[in-house]
Amino acid sequence: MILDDLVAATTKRLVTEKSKLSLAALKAEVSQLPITKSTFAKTLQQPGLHIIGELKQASPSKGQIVTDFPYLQIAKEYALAQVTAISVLTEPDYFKGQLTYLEKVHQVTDLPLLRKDFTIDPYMIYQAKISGASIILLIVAILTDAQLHDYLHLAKDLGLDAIVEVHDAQEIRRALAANAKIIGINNRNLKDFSVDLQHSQQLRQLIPATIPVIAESGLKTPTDVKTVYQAGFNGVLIGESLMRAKNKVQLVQQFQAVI
Ligand SMILES: O=C(O)c1ccccc1NCC(=O)[C@H](O)[C@H](O)COP(=O)(O)O
Repeated sequence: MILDDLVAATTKRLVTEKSKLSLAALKAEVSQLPITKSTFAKTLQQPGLHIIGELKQASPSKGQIVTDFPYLQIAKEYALAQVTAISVLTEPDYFKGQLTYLEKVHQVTDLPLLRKDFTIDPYMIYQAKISGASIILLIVAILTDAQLHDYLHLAKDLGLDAIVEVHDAQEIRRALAANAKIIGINNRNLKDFSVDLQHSQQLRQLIPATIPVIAESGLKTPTDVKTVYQAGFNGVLIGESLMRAKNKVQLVQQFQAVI
């Protein structure tokens, strides 16, 4: 399964990264930063549909999505279009992401930034903080209950929000037991990459209305966005269709216009 490959690649990458900067040194750097509590979970509870625009060049399901990747320009377009947050892929092997993209985007916008990666180690949460993220992604399928619990606490201590990503009812139970404050339901089946909006609509009903929920993956058209909004989702995470759009501001506006 692709998640196993992603975890293996991330484990390998972390060995190199830790050899360049130890966890102790990274923590020392982070300790110099102000801790301002992220308000992203609260923002998602405001009425309306919250759009998270993603910056990514490639993905396992689609391969190379774009060859031209002026990510700072795109981040500015997302800000102009008034997205609620920007998701920045930092995974290099399958998504062609980089941590430096996050750092640079942080320099050009005050919008909340999601470090989109496969968090498997506290080191990555400290990295997210130092690189300007205010949100991290925790994928239930690749974490033990103890890791999920500890990483949620570490994120909170660093003033970060966490989107806890689930794919099925059992993972929802684990996310709720860990006291997740934001849940992301991934519409994409990571075994065969098929997308099923109906499946995620059913899963939405298993989550209390007090917890904001984001629909992730495979949303391409205003109709798709309207479908998940009407099913009670608070936000949408949209990557590929925005990356391929010539006029990204216009497409975000079309998504916003569905409500
Ligand atoms: O997109 C993939 O191929 C993928 C494969 C394995 C793990 C994660 C994957 N995608 C990460 C994402 O969550 C998406 O980048 C995000 O939801 C946006 O999806 P899309 O709008 O379909 O680009």
